[in-house]
Amino acid sequence: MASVTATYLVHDPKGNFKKKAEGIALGLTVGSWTDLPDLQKEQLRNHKGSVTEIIELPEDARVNQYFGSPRKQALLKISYPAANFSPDLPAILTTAFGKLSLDGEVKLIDLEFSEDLSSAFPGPTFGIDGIRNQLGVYERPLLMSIFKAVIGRDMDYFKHQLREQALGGVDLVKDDEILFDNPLTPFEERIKTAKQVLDETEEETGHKTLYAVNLTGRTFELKDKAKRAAELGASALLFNVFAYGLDVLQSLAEDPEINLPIMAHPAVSGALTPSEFYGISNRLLLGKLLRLAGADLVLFPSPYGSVALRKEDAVGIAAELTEKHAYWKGAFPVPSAGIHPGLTPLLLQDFGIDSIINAGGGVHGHPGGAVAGGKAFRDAIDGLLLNKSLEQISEESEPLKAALNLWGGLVKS
Ligand SMILES: CSCCC(=O)C(=O)COP(=O)(O)O
Ligand SMILES: [Mg+2]
Repeated sequence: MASVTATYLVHDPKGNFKKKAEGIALGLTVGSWTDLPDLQKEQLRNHKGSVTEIIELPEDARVNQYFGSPRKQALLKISYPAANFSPDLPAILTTAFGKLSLDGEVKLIDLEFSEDLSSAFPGPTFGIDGIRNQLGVYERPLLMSIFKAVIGRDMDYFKHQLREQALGGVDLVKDDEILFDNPLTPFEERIKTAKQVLDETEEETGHKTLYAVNLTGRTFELKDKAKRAAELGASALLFNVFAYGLDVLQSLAEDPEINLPIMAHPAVSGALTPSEFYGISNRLLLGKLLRLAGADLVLFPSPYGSVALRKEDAVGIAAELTEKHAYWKGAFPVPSAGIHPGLTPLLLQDFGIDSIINAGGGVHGHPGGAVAGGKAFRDAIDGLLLNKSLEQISEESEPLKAALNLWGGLVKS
């Protein structure tokens, strides 16, 4: 039977988890059960939530300290029949974690979709392979950089920054998520200018660079704006999905007239994920749900930059995005925030080749400017893939040496 199975982390002083789990399973589906007459039980049987597993976890001193008294903890698995909801994320999230999200310390860890329900979701349209095909780059992590300090600047500045980043050898350049439509750098102008600049740099160097424009504005205007972006030659869309909703992302991904890779930004997701006791796990929200809703690339805080996630969470997100799946293409993990070339070995070790190294300040803040900033990363990536150490690479790469001296790494000058 088609269903969604939710896994919750719960705490209880007495460890009465069976009662708690039954209460959730019934409360979120048919309500009371044991007191119903047999005929009504029969009618409601296909709608009743069922407890499929209870996994008791070891007691944890930190947890007891948080609550101020001893607590037992467990993972509860509860299955909700698809007969109760339409096959869309708003209905599924409201069923599995609607009212329940407000009911004390309960964290939603995972949602497992039965196979027929999985097939109702699009997954990435382009995915890792589609983006690699656009760039013609297959054997290394991609390099992305971010426009920085563009607010209050005009199109000349935008043009200059874009050209520098592309000449540095980056594969993708994205708008910063805080750049909205504005008179100095309007949406359509950015797309047209970017196309012209990137065509020129490709002509000069042979290296192709994609530009992801920030798709912003009122929800019901987004589709028209995205179609216009596609007509004008944008190569990808950046989207602040958690300011809008996962279903908005899905609608954009499913529209054949838009047909551009979508890069999901994690802005606002930190309001839902960081607590150990409340909210939604990073792995589920930024990994599985973004992939099934159609994100082709997903940004999330790396474990070692300026806005860090726990390593287990960051690696878990990447696993959800890239694991083989019967219906969904893989999406690119983009560990981000405070990334500089000295972190390249860690990024490669933890996220592998099918990931994107993404830096704003780590490219623009290079002492030699953004061209050198891009080259420092590219040299680091290429050298590490030849099994050289950063120190060895920096002996042949002035840009990398300067970056490591500024931000740290393995080299002393
Ligand atoms: C928190 S993940 C998104 C990172 C981001 O939006 C960004 O602008 C990172 O910039 P940085 O200068 O830290 O590379
Ligand atoms: Mg940003």
